[in-house]
Formats: sequence, structure tokens, C-alpha cells
Amino acid sequence: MYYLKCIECGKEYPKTEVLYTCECGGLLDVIYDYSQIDIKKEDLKGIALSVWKYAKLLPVDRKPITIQEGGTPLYKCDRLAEKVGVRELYVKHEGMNPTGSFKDRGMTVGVSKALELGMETIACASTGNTSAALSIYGAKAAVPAIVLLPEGKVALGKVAQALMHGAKVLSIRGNFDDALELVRELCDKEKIYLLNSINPYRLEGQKTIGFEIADQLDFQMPDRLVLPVGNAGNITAIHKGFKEFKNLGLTDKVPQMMGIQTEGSCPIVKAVREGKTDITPEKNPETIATAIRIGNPVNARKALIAISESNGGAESVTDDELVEAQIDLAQLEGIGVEPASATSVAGLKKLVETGVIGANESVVCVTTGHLLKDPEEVISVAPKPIVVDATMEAIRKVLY
Ligand SMILES: Cc1ncc(COP(=O)(O)O)c(C=O)c1O
Ligand SMILES: N[C@@H](CCOP(=O)(O)O)C(=O)O
Repeated sequence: MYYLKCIECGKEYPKTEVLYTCECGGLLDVIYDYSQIDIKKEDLKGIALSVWKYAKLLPVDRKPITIQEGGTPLYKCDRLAEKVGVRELYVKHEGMNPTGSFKDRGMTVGVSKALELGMETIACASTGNTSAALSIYGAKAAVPAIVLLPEGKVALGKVAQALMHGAKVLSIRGNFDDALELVRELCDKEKIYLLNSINPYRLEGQKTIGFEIADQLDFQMPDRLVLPVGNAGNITAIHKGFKEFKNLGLTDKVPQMMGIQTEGSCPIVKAVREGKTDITPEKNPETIATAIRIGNPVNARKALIAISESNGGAESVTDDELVEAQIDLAQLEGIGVEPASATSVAGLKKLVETGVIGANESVVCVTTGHLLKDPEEVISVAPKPIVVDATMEAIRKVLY
């Protein structure tokens, strides 16, 4: 049993309603009757990791639309740990999901819910990854998908996915925040199902990142969870996952949630620094990490609660710092990530340097999207190939 509840005024709504926010404007959360949910560590042992492994804690009452999302690797990264200066570092590589980002976890739940609620079209605004996931799950479910993208600011691999999987792709002359405002209005007026992270059901899928980390670490939770923050849904979702496992007695602590943004686009970081409970939107966010080029994160209130409840924090990094971390992940650990994802490691490095995170702590960084999502950025930061004549002599000349 579950229902929706406003995080601001507490008003409750039945699960049958198509709703994204409360009548007071507050964000909604999915509330379960945990006394009816029985999950033991023994029940989870020996079952392969996947989003639907945790179906008892997911709000879907029909056969799910799935392309085997979740079950991503948690790499122990000793070389990177030594470089950033922490005792123990793991990287949860969400780029290894079917479409190359964590959004698949949300979409398998969100698109299944769309069918359950009888919705006939789905839509989102996107900096790229949400649109890729929406298009692919829409194709699998045979539901038409509409995506609104900020013109010229979406990485090539993501646009390719949305186009190939058959979504109607609209390039908006505006930024992501403009596109989100428009798609919300479109969905309300045209009875289209909105699948951005303002949809509380979509976030339920993403909380399984927290469940999997617990499962993979044999329920010994790390001290910190460090991740990039854009529209601020994922930090909220993972925190909820951690809390649920603790409430069910599966773990004994909730890691401190550390949100990372870029200096050109960091409303959450500013709110945390100023001790505020809500953000001041940024009109012109700018960063090479286009996935998190967001000035008015829709889940800001939830994210700020997750950070404060977990005694966590937030930090910003420069574009140069995130590129350095992207190269470290690639060359020290063999983990290929897109720019936004590398902010987690760049942020960790900064938090250790400034003494916020101690050398003795254990940390999990989430890398949210795959390197191949943004080949243009890689080409612009990586060395160029060396062109040589097709002779051994020419090859030897450049190698030795
Ligand atoms: C690769 C990548 N990393 C991080 C984020 C930020 O996640 P969230 O919007 O849930 O904060 C996004 C999208 O927003 C993304 O596509
Ligand atoms: N990076 C996101 C931005 C939209 O976030 P959402 O979680 O609200 O869908 C994207 O990939 O579009």
C-alpha cells in the first residue's frame, strides 16, 4: 500500500491520481506502509542486482516495462583513493545502465506507471539523458514520446538516442529551465504524462541506487555519498533509499549526502552555504557539464532536506577541475564518464583538501553517465591522434 503526500503541507492523495505537485505547490513523496513490507538480508542474498529486485519497495502494480536496468558495478578505486586522499573509495558507475545513465532506473518505474494510469503519451524536458531514457522506454512500451531539448546544449550521443528510438524531438530556443516550464504546461493541458523528476514515481526507481550500494557493500554503509546535482532528483532519491533500508533494519546508518555542482551553475551549493531552505534560481547557468546546466532545480526543496537531514553538504567545482577528475577516472581506474559525472570525484577532492571530508572516511562517488554520451567534449579535452605514414619507421619515430 502506498499513497502520495505533500512534503510542505502534508496533504495526502490516492495513488490513482495523476499528479506531480500538491495544490499548495509543494513537491510530493510516495509513502508506504513499512509495517507491511517484509525484507530481510537473507531474502536479498543470491538474487542478481536489478531495479526490480526491490519490487516490494516500488510503487508499480503491473508487469514492469524493463530493459534490465540497474545492477551497475561498484568499483573499489584504490589508485583514485590514494590520489584524492581517502581511506576507501568506491565508484558506483551508473553509466553502465542500458541507455548509459541512471535515468533508466527512474524510467522503468515511470513508464510502467504511465501505462498503469492509462496515459497514452509521455513527455519530458531534458539536458539529454532523461530524453534518451524516455525515448527508449517509450519505444519498449509502444507509447509515443515527446522531448523538449535546449537547442545546441545537448551532448551528441544523447540526441542520437532520442532520435533513433523514435521520440518527437523539439529543440527549444531557450535553456533547460525554460523547456521544463513549457513541458509542464503542455502535460497539464494535453493530458500527457510528465516524466521529469518532479514526478514522484520516477524518483522511486532511482532510490534503488541506494539499495544496490548497501547490497554490494554487504550492508556496511559508507560515511559519505558524493554525487553531481542538477535538477536535484537523484540526491533526494538515493537518500530516500538509504533511509528506507535503515528503517527496515537492513543497515545501521545513512551516509552523509554531498551534492556537487559546477561554479557556473550552483544554486543548491549557494543555498547550503547561506543556510537557506530554498534556492534563488540562476537565470543563465553555464558549464561544459551540460547535463547539470540547470539554474532552477525542480527538486531543490527535497534535496536541501536530504542534505540537512543527513548532515551532508554541497560543493562547487570549476570546469577545469571536473575535466581533471574525468581524466583521473579514465586513466587511473578505467572508468569512462561524461563531464557532469566527474564532478563527484572533483568535488570529493576539494572536500578532502578543505578538510570537510577526513582522510579516514569511506566514500562512494556516483558517476551518473557514460563517457560515450558526450564524445565532442572528449575530443576537445583529450590529445589528438598522431597521424603517421603507414611504415614501421614512421611509427617507431613517434613512439621512441
Ligand atoms: C549525467 C548526469 N549527471 C547528473 C545529473 C543530475 O541529476 P539530478 O538532476 O537528479 O540532480 C544529470 C541530470 O540531471 C545527468 O544527466
Ligand atoms: N540531466 C537531466 C535534467 C532533467 O532532469 P530530470 O531528472 O528532472 O529528468 C536530463 O538528463 O535531462
